[in-house]
Amino acid sequence: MTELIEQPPLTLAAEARAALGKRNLVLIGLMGAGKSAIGRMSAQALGIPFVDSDHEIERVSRMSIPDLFATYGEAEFRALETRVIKRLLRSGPRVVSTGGGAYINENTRRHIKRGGLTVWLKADLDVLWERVSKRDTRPLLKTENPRQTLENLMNARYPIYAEAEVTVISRDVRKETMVDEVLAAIAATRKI
Ligand SMILES: Nc1ncnc2c1ncn2[C@@H]1O[C@H](COP(=O)(O)OP(=O)(O)OP(=O)(O)O)[C@@H](O)[C@H]1O
Ligand SMILES: O=C(O)C1=C[C@@H](O)[C@@H](O)[C@H](O)C1
Ligand SMILES: [Mg+2]
Repeated sequence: MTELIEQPPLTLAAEARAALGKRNLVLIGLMGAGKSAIGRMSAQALGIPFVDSDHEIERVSRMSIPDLFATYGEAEFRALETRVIKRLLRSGPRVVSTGGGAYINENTRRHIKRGGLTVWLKADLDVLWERVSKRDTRPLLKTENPRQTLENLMNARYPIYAEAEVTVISRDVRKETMVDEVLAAIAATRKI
């Protein structure tokens, strides 16, 4: 007689991990969307390494991002960002949190699309502004009207971020809630 052994249900993290397989999880979105914070916590839940492209760029260049922009300009920064992200994607699975402009660069976007499952953390202007206005370290927001600049970036970038496989609305809820929503969205990609 064969005995039917019931399997316990998989946890959300285990379901998401299974759906991810060997792919990287790549977080994209505007400054302040929570890519670094939610990315780190998601990696912990999934039991895979976490890397942040902005931090990695600062590590390899031994310069801060504002200094890189000031010394070499945005075009050079983007070229370095492409190279760093291409390398970070090489050994998955990992969670790779990207800088806000990474996915907007055509070259970088091509590598990201090849290298992982992309999740867009989409937030509205008030949420982003509330978060980014606390620190003035973002070179692109050093303008006369940084809130308007942020809105302009939203208008220009949101149609491109929308190419991500998965979108999760980033808002003022507990970070743990955001992580659960990211994991649920990843798990759901296997059920479609
Ligand atoms: N759900 C949340 N609730 C409250 N605060 C949050 C939430 N998610 C992120 N934050 C906070 O908002 C700030 C910006 O988040 P974070 O640095 O992760 O954004 P980011 O998308 O990585 O931005 P950047 O592109 O500038 O690196 C941080 O102080 C972070 O702790
Ligand atoms: O939105 C952007 O273009 C940027 C976001 C940050 O993460 C940094 O990568 C840099 O400040 C540029
Ligand atoms: Mg970040």
